[in-house]
Amino acid sequence: MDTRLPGPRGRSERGQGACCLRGPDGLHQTLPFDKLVQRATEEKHKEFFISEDEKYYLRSLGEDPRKDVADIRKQFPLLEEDIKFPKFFKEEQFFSSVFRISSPGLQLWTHYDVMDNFLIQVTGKKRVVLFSPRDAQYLYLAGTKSEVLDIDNPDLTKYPLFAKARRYECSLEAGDVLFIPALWFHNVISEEFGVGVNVFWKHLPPECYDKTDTYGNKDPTAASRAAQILDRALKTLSELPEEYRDFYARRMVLHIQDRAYSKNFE
Ligand SMILES: O=C(O)CCC(=O)C(=O)O
Ligand SMILES: [Fe+2]
Repeated sequence: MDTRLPGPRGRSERGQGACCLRGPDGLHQTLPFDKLVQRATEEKHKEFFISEDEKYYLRSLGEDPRKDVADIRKQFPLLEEDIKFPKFFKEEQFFSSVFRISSPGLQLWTHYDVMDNFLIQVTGKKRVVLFSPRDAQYLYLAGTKSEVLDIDNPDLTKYPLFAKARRYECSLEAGDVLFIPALWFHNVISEEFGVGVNVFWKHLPPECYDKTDTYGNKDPTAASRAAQILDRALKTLSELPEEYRDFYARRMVLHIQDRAYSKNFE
């Protein structure tokens, strides 16, 4: 599974009108678009790849998924006329627009994206749980996603700090638009077969973003560079015996808190 993608992976291949699916075994399968939609509407399938209750998810990608970002207006030109994005940002801030189709019961793990986002629900009901970026310390992050998968019944022995995370919950129905600010964590359950679109846009100056990012979830380049430098600092600290390493590491944490934490959030 491509760890940069929240949830199961689906790829639209415009030329063939087919969707490419990657199962947990890493194998690729393709389905014509209409079949994918059909299967996504079903709770139980007569035809399936792995199990009769498997779930389907389309997350559209760009023409060349490694280089191009998704733009529903380009990959699904028939829909272009139907789509009007709310005018909350300038044309040049536009990053991508992603077509999302999901089976009932499909849940996407808690993750953050680095762009501001309008999640637009076209049909179906969806529950969205949000967590503030300030609660990152309680979410057991691995990259951009949380290790706590079952947020409704979390294993608090394994993830005790999760109990401190404050959840904001909302329900999206056809016609609803949710603003998900950059860095806000979100966990999404499709309660019904759902069709939606989301639009990501840049609110930082364009040079802050990673140019190789096609999903809107690679950290700003300054953040990635700082993380690399920190890794080097940690390697250097490990040259010291434990007692000294601990002492200097704690001093470095205090230094970071003093110099880099925002005073506005205290
Ligand atoms: O609603 C979905 O299927 C996923 C939403 C999401 O992760 C996003 O818009 O960034
Ligand atoms: Fe997301």
